Amino acid sequence: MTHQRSIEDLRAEVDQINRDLLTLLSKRGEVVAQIGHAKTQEGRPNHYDPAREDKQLKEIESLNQGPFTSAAVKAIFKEIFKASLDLEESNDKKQLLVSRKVKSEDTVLDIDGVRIGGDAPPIIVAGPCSIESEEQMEQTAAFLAAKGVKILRGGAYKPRTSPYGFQGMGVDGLILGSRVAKEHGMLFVTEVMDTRDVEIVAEHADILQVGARNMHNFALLREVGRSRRPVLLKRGLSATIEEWLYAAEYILSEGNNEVILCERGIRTYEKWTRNTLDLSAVALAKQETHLPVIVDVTHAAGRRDLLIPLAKAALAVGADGIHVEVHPSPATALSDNEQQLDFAGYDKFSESLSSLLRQPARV
Ligand SMILES: C=C(O[C@@H]1C=C(C(=O)O)C=C[C@H]1O)C(=O)O
Repeated sequence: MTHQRSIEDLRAEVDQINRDLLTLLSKRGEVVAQIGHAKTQEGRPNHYDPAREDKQLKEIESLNQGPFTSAAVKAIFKEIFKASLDLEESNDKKQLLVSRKVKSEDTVLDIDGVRIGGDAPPIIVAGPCSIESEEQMEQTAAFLAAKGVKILRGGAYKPRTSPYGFQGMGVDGLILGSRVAKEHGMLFVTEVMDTRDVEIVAEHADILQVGARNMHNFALLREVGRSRRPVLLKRGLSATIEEWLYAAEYILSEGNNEVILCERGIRTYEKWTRNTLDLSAVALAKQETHLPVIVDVTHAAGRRDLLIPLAKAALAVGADGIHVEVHPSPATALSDNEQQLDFAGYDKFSESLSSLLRQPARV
């Protein structure tokens, strides 16, 4: 009988090989990091070098004598290249202004005494989808102010899917919304869709909203970045978290640090909800950035019966506030009449959340 080594003995050898591989990997990582640094100093915008990777893979393939197939060995080395590139880039890529690596403490906005983010209790942003009439705004603001809501929303410029849908009251809506908010001691947030309107909207609004459909409008992002108003930045319909945070970076890079991120659901294959609320995006945005993050539950679900559970979930993952649409008579609203809450609905909604709204978000 040939002598057979025991499994234990063989495993001890594998353990030693692992240690040797790790030592070599770490050594490789250090060299690669130096290459990355040199590339940054040379001002090379791209660290990824597919031709160099290809050359290495070809050499590895020609040297491979088994027992692993060349495909298997190449896949392993491709993973090593990927990790090396990540290492290079995380060491050397420009640190984003939105990142917690640049600013570790939470950004807390203080807009005329209304605090948002950090240790402030979660805020509610509420109001109708569109500003429609004096009576509608007056009734809504009076009701919400009496319930302690500090931020009134209402759209004067509406990004409607159809060009024939109600497009909003424009400047008249801005004037009306800001006056009514002021009369009730509230802040006024409204959407701006066009770079040409930033100045006039900033004149009337306390917070500028960049809507989901405009999250990729880089000219608009730069323009609101130059205005001195806080910005509520909604996540795009199909935007990745990275794209959303880069959109915020556009605003910060122009010198405006007062950005509130707003997750509003993303487009998926799901049909029972209008959008799919991405709670991991909320948790990640809180973790990766120092900015306040709120959740628009109205658009996230597109249906009233999910607003309470989704708002609870949002607060549980650390949201700094909830955005919800409220209308005196949702059935006759000029937009979004499927999803806005009436006053009784809002009462039920806020009562269900009352204990969560008293405490700052803690995860
Ligand atoms: C280290 C480099 O940067 C990246 C990482 C590589 C690697 O790990 O070998 C190869 C090419 C680049 O994608 C390099 O350019 O040499």
